[in-house]
Amino acid sequence: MNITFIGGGNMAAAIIGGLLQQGNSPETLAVAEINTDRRTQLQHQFGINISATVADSSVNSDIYVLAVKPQQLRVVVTENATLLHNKLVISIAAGIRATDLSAWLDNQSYIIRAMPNTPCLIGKGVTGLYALPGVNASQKKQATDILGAVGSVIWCDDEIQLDAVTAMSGSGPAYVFYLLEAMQQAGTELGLSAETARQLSLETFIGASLLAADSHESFSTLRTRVTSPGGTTEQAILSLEQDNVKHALIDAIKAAHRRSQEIGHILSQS
Ligand SMILES: NC(=O)C1=CN([C@@H]2O[C@H](COP(=O)(O)OP(=O)(O)OC[C@H]3O[C@@H](n4cnc5c(N)ncnc54)[C@H](OP(=O)(O)O)[C@@H]3O)[C@@H](O)[C@H]2O)C=CC1
Ligand SMILES: O=C(O)[C@@H]1CCC=N1
Repeated sequence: MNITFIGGGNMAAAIIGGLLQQGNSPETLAVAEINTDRRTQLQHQFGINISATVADSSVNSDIYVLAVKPQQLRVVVTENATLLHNKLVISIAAGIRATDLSAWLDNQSYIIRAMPNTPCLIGKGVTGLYALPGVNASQKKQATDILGAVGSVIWCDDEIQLDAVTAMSGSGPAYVFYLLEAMQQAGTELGLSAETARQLSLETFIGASLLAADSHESFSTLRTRVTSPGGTTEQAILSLEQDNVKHALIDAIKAAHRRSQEIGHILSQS
């Protein structure tokens, strides 16, 4: 299965890196990337087929992954509409509605909207997927195979859920890095070296996440186990509660959700 990525930025690179790591052959992957420096970088990094435009690509693909910024998507697809007709088109753009994308392609392509995340780069991504009616089971399987090669996949029945997936797991790695930054800073302020604070933060996240993944218990039960009455964690949780940190995080995810919907709305009309 030959796959062409249109746009070779951060997210395309994460998926391509993951696909190559999973043993996909470089000859089966192509990128059309407008930026010259980025093309050179991708060529060195991956050794796959790179061109400036889709039309210049030497690879015949049945599957196109749209990985440009949401604001760039409409122009890119309308310019390449003929090439994309009758093809499976997987858009990873935040907010852009599958129905709009389909209309920009004269309703002559098979559309899947996907929301992956950057841990795809190491095969640990998670992707939400939604297919427009008309996409057949074998095309859904192809999408599952591509995104499944770089992590786990979750199919959604209703496109509206993709905005929630975007706010949760699409943007989610940034929330984790933000918390890691805070933990590392606390460590250094308490006298640890930056390197030790980095390792302690990271290992704690990895260990706690694996523990939660391995457990059938709720996150709050697992948290209670760490929180000895009268102990240290209790003071930390009390401080977090006093500062409304949980609500701040929930609000942040809702802000991302609103922005995903807003991008879809604005670009639907442009
Ligand atoms: N980053 C993330 O964690 C995630 C991103 N996404 C989605 O993935 C998409 C890409 O995001 P990301 O990789 O971060 O963005 P980037 O800006 O890193 O990548 C987009 C790339 O496409 C290039 N490009 C622009 N126009 C064209 C064109 N006409 N033909 C070919 N290439 C073009 C851009 O060049 P130039 O910069 O010169 O314009 C840029 O190199 C977005 O729609 C985003 O919503 C989805 C999930 C997670
Ligand atoms: O911030 C963004 O818009 C993109 C989509 C999800 C993660 N990054």
